[in-house]
Amino acid sequence: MTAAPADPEFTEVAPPTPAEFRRALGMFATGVTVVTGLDDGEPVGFACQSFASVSLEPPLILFCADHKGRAWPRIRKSGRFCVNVLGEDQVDICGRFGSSKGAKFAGLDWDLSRWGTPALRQVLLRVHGEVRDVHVAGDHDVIIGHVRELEPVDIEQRPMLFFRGRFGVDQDDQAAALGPNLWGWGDHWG
Ligand SMILES: Cc1cc2nc3c(=O)[nH]c(=O)nc-3n(C[C@H](O)[C@H](O)[C@H](O)COP(=O)(O)OP(=O)(O)OC[C@H]3O[C@@H](n4cnc5c(N)ncnc54)[C@H](O)[C@@H]3O)c2cc1C
Ligand SMILES: NC(=O)c1ccc[n+]([C@@H]2O[C@H](COP(=O)([O-])OP(=O)(O)OC[C@H]3O[C@@H](n4cnc5c(N)ncnc54)[C@H](O)[C@@H]3O)[C@@H](O)[C@H]2O)c1
Repeated sequence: MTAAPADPEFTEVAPPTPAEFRRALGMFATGVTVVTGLDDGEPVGFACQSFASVSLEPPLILFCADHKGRAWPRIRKSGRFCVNVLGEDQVDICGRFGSSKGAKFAGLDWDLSRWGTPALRQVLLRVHGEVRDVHVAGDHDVIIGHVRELEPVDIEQRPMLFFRGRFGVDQDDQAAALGPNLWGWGDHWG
């Protein structure tokens, strides 16, 4: 259902292109996680910023997974996941799990959690859970997870932040380049 605009002068505007969508939504700063699972004894995982708390009673979280990704179908099959919340210094981990290039776990030290999922080291927090519901939304699945255990790890460190497609919020160079043109900042946008 589409609500009728109240303003009689209202005129339609073109919907955002994918590039505009990413530029705009990139202004909503988030933390970064790596969602992991174990499928047939093999660890899988992907970098994920679309993580949020949903409900206290029962304890539920959500994350969104692109239909094109190869880790999520395997995590879904196993039914269990671990959300590893990254610290500020774990840029290499984010790069490893946020790219299709290279084997994500090759040469990486990790532990098997007591839930049977891959636990990454030196993270801020691990959220252990089970897949409860999966909702198809456009080109992603929205996964509702039932939290079974919260495991604080290295809680003194600062969090990894993802803002405007880059890490951290100290991006004076980009802010200065922004000027009055919403779509004009930074090299990142090509
Ligand atoms: C900061 C950050 C936040 C992110 N947040 C999210 C998020 O919230 N949700 C989300 O879904 N993704 C997110 N991503 C993207 C996601 O982490 C990457 O796409 C990651 O590579 C997915 O891993 P995967 O193992 O699931 O899929 P991959 O196997 O890495 O596949 C990713 C893409 O590459 C293609 N591909 C892989 N291998 C080949 C091959 N050999 N030949 C042809 N094509 C291939 C796949 O078809 C797919 O389109 C984020 C990335 C970053 C950096
Ligand atoms: N939710 C996601 O699936 C998601 C989020 C961030 C990055 N990524 C992917 O990781 C790769 C590296 O990202 P980047 O550094 O260029 O980030 P980016 O500059 O594209 O990200 C800016 C913002 O756009 C949104 N976004 C980006 N890709 C999206 C997607 N496929 N679906 C829904 N929202 C999306 C997110 O809100 C993100 O904060 C790209 O392929 C990007 O598509 C995916």
